[in-house]
Amino acid sequence: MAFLRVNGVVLHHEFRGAAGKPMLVFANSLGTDFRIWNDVAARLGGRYRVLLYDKRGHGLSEATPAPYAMSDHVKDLAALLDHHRIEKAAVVGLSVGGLIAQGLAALRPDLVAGLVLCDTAHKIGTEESWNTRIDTVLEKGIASIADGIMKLWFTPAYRSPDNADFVGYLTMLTRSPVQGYVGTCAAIRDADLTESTRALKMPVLCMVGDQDGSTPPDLVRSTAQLIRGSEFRIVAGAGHIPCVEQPEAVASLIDTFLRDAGYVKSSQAAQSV
Ligand SMILES: O=C(O)CC1=CCC(=O)O1
Repeated sequence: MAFLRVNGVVLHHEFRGAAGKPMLVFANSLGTDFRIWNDVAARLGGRYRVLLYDKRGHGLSEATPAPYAMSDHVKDLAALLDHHRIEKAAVVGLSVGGLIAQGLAALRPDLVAGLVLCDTAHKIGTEESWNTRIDTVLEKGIASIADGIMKLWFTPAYRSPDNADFVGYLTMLTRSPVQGYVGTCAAIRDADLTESTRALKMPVLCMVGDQDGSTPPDLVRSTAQLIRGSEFRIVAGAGHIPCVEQPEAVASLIDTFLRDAGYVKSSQAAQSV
């Protein structure tokens, strides 16, 4: 566990996995922290050097006052990588984390060897839907929307009060800092990455849970169709957060994609963070 001030904000982050192996960076979704990647990172840590971080306003990272811009999140991640002298990484992003990953690939293609875009799109939601959510959270708190959000995140089978993991992720959401949450809602509202994502040149895998209620398969497919040569996969038995519900399938898709893209062999010797 480490803290670092970059770009005017303190970011919480952690390196795991094997030193000297290819870098794999994970970016999490709205209302979650980097622990959503624990089960995937554990499966990949023997073959990759893993960097997990909490974006601003989430987890143990500082919650600067709302609103945020997507460029704030993108520049934070670029600064974190630059600080640690990471010259090349495969970047895995879930939902808003996928928007951050797309933004980083457009701003700093030198840093990004490949992208894994999970349950995300070039544009998520509408101005109206995000403004309604921001107003509701400011007025009534995050707990007031939590039941509805859980239906987007997880399948009916997972959403049982008897499932301790489900209760844990519900708690993760409701304990999110309000400024971080609504600040990031504003960043998503204002982000339309259609043109910059269309221009991406690196290998890209898009994946989505078959029961994702937030960025459904057809939306994620439309993002994959924007990017020449990208791959598209559907993860069975998952909602919006397949890394929690189906970590084995997600880890296997990431590993196979990065091996097929030649990332594992070509960069193995290059990074020793
Ligand atoms: O609405 C949600 O919580 C799902 C979501 C949309 C963007 C994101 O990061 O998560």
